[in-house]
Amino acid sequence: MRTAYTSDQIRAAELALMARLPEGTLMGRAAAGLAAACAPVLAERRGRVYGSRVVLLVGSGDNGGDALYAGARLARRGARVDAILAGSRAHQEGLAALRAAGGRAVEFAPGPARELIGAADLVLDGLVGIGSTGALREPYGTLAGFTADAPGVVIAVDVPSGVDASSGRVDGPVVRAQATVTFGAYKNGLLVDPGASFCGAVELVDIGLGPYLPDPDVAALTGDDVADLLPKPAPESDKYRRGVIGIAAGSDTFAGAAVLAAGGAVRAGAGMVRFASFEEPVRLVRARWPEAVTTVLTPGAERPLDDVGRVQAWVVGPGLGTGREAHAIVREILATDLPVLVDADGLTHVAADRSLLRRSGPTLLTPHAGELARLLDVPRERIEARRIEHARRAAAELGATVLLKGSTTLVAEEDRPVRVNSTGTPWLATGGTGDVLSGIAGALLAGGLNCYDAASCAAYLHGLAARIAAAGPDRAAGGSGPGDSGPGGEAPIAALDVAEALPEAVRAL
Ligand SMILES: NC(=O)C1=CN([C@@H]2O[C@H](COP(=O)(O)OP(=O)(O)OC[C@H]3O[C@@H](n4cnc5c(N)ncnc54)[C@H](OP(=O)(O)O)[C@@H]3O)[C@@H](O)[C@H]2O)[C@@H](O)CC1
Ligand SMILES: Nc1ncnc2c1ncn2[C@@H]1O[C@H](COP(=O)(O)OP(=O)(O)O)[C@@H](O)[C@H]1O
Ligand SMILES: [K+]
Repeated sequence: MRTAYTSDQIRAAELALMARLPEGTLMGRAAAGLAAACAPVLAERRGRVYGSRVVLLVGSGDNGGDALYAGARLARRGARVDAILAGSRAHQEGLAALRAAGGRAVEFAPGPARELIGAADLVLDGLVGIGSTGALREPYGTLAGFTADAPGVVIAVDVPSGVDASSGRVDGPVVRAQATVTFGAYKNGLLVDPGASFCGAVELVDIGLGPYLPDPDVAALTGDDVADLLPKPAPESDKYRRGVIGIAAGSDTFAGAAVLAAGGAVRAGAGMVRFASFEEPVRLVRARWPEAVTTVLTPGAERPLDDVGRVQAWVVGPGLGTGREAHAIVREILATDLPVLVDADGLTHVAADRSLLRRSGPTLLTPHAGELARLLDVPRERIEARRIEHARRAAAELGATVLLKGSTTLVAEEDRPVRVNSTGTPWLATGGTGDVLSGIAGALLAGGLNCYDAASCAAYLHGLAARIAAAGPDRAAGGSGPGDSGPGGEAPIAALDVAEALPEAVRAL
């Protein structure tokens, strides 16, 4: 499990640790780790550190102090190091160390700053770290802008300046780093978008904070965690014990969603898929997934699901429609005490009538930002800017587990760390992939996982399967770390390709 924390949590842990150590120890450890991470970058560009050019962007706080001390270390190894001092003050001991090592420091001025950055092999962003508040002020914003055109490598110190460490919010100018060297522990904003997309590869430097950290605010499952959680068949298994998932999806207008949701469930290892819907989606599902047991629902029936047979969990909503008949199906499923995943059109019914969510069984809602906007009556942009906050709020207000889809997917449940998943690829941004996700999560619910684990394992497998599908059969992609989510070397995928790649994703765990 990778864990992450808010700025306040990190600061409290640092204070507790610092109280037991001589002054400056932690910054010393941070700067040593930072310089160690920079040296190979310079060696790769220049053959060695000696003679390379490094520019430090230095703010007024300790983040600038880290950059100055790391710069001093690189200067001692023969790099030409120039610090651009952007704040009203700079870390005095750090500055003295840099000068003593032969580095130089100048106050910010636009022309010279642009020139220095333009000639640097490496730019270290030490403008602000966890002490940042609000959008970057001037001249920090201008400097962040200059880094966008930097020909050298940009490495962020602790957090890319402009990314809010606690929330991942980006509100104005921001440094886009190729790598981020972070100290003590991951910060939420390094794992959650939009912040995560500015971090590049994240390297964690141990400064001894571990024993002082509280329960995490955010957590990310690793492949090993998912492998441990996934239900596996045993000799005594049969299809019923492995879990029967009921899926109510599709309509005569949106029949394809049914095939995709059913495909996600079949390929994610459901013991059995019972599919119940209108005539056209049932016909399509039968044709594509003969292993599903299908039922055509009687329009207008008082209890439309009576003939479906027993299931251990339900998925309701993808492509189901927003009309009266669909409403009756959603209502009847939510009236059971089984685990129910509500997606897509199902969410529209729930947004119009929240009382549907007053139920005895567990509920998993799987909105994208637009759907969550309707559920919470909050503008979509606000949700996208503050994803952790809104996923949490939805879980609390709606009394459900909430999986918020997006480039990084969040799973929120009351009193638990928000789980973040970044195994996906931007190629997932194509119609129907969300329907596949609902089928996967449904199969895991039916297999006995609780909503929180089913949702986070499903997001992990869905993202990994998409990468594998996009990379092609000969290049199974395993990368799943933050900042490791670019589409390089990958090709377009269709939603059904994601379902088909699920077995490979499970094998790759
Ligand atoms: N604590 C520890 O043990 C360790 C901490 N470590 C390091 O310290 C970092 C935290 O240092 P920190 O607390 O000094 O805050 P930091 O992020 O440098 O910035 C604060 C200053 O920036 C300014 N400012 C704020 N917002 C701004 C904005 N939007 N736009 C422009 N300016 C803004 C504001 O200054 P002002 O404007 O008031 O002059 C404020 O005072 C942490 O990320 C890690 O790198 C490591 O060495 C390991 C040990
Ligand atoms: N840029 C992106 N990077 C990674 N994953 C993405 C990106 N955009 C969308 N996704 C994922 O693709 C899926 C889209 O689901 P959804 O929005 O419900 O679309 P649909 O309704 O067409 O199926 C979600 O799992 C989401 O997390
Ligand atoms: K920074």
